[in-house]
Amino acid sequence: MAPIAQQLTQPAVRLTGLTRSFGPRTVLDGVDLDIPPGQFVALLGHSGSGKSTLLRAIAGLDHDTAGSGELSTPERVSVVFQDSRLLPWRRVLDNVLLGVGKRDADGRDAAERGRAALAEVGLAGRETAWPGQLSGGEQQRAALARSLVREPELLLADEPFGALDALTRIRMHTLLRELWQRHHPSVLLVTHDVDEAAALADRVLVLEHGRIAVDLTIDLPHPRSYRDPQLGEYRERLLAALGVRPDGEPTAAVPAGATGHRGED
Ligand SMILES: Nc1ncnc2c1ncn2[C@@H]1O[C@H](COP(=O)(O)OP(=O)(O)OP(=O)(O)O)[C@@H](O)[C@H]1O
Repeated sequence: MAPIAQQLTQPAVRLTGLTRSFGPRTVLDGVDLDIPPGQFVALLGHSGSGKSTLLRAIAGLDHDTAGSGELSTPERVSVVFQDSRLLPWRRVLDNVLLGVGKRDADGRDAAERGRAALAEVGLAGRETAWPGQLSGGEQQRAALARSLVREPELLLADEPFGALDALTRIRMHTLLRELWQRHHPSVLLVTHDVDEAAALADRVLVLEHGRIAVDLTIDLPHPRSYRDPQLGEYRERLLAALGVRPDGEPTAAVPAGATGHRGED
C-alpha cells in the first residue's frame, strides 16, 4: 500500500466554523480545524465536551444534530468505536470484508487482503473464528483490521481502547502506532486518557466550551517511552489544561465529575 500522505496534497480534514446542537444545547460552537495528511491527532476534553459529536460529524454520522459550517474529508474514512461492532453471526474474516467488493480497483483479491490485514493486527489463523470466541482486545484488533482493509486516508477512533484492561491497552497503543507508521493515514483519536494521547499523537487538542481550547504539538520521536521525562512535561501541560493536578486531584475550577484519568466518567 502506498503511503497515503504522499497521495494527498491538501488537508485530510478541514473544518470551518463547525457548529452542532442538540435542541437548544450547542455542543460545537464554531470549530475550525485542519488535519494534514498523515498527522496523528488526539482529542481530549471533559465528558460531554463534544468529542464524539465532533468525530461523528467528521464521519458523517451526525444525522441527529443540527448545525452549520464547512467540512471536507477524504474519500476513504474508517471509524473504530469503543465496542468492536463485529457482527456475531459472521466469522472474523467475513466481518473484516463486510461491504468490500471481491476485488479492488487493482484487481487484488479481497479475501487475501483481509487475511493480510488480520495478520497485521496479530490475528493470523483466527479468520474462521466467531467474534464471540475472541477476547475484547482481539475483537478490537479485528475492528482495526476491518478499517485497514479499506485503506483509509483518515482513521477516526472513538475511545477504541476504553473498555480494555491496562496491559491490553498498552499493547493496542503499540499496534495502532505501528499501523499508523506503516500506512500513514491521518488519525483522529478521541480519548479520555492523557497518557494515551501524549504517547501516540503528533498533536493533542482539548475541546472546551464547544471550541478547541488547546492545540499542542508533541514533537517527540516514536516509539515513545511512557517514562520519558519530556513526555511527562507534555502530560502535565495537558492535565493542567484539563484542570487536573499531576496527582490526579482536580484543581478548583474543574467541572464536577471531570478528571484527566482514563475511563472515570
Ligand atoms: N443524540 C443526542 N441527543 C441529545 N444530546 C446528545 C446526543 N448525543 C450527545 N448529546 C449531548 O451532547 C453533549 C456532547 O456529547 P458527546 O458525546 O459529544 O461528548 P463527549 O465529549 O464525547 O463525552 P464523553 O467523553 O462522555 O463520551 C453532551 O451533553 C450530550 O449529552
